[in-house]
Amino acid sequence: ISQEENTLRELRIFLRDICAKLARNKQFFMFTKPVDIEEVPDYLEIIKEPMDLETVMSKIDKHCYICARDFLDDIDLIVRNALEYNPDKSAEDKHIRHRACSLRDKAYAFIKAEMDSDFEDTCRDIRDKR
Ligand SMILES: COC(=O)[C@H](Cc1ccco1)c1ccncc1
Repeated sequence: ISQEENTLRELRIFLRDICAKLARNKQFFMFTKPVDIEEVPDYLEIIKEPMDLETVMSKIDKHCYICARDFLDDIDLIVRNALEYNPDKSAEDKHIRHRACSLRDKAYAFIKAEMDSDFEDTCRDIRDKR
């Protein structure tokens, strides 16, 4: 099949590996599934676009991401939501904000360590001409 499809398949394999590593990390358990609206009834009044690692994994399989940047935009959304919903001086809010920042840093570090920048450039070219 087309060279472009080969590239995007390789991107999906790569993103699944990174997403799985993030989801395996016990530190990030609160980011692995959607926030439970029964537990947190006001969540959707404050957070307009919920995101979590399970949803990111299903988006990979639905070919939603054409480059690593698109994937990192959803990771950044998980982080932003956690910072916005948990803004207080309390120890538990500080804790989840710290974990959210750690999730972002780990995701960016995995991409940088394991992704060839030429490969990402190729993916960006595919995205930009679609
Ligand atoms: C991304 O997760 C969250 O924003 C929820 C918000 C939340 C508040 C009460 C229940 O859940 C969270 C979960 C675990 N520990 C802290 C906060």
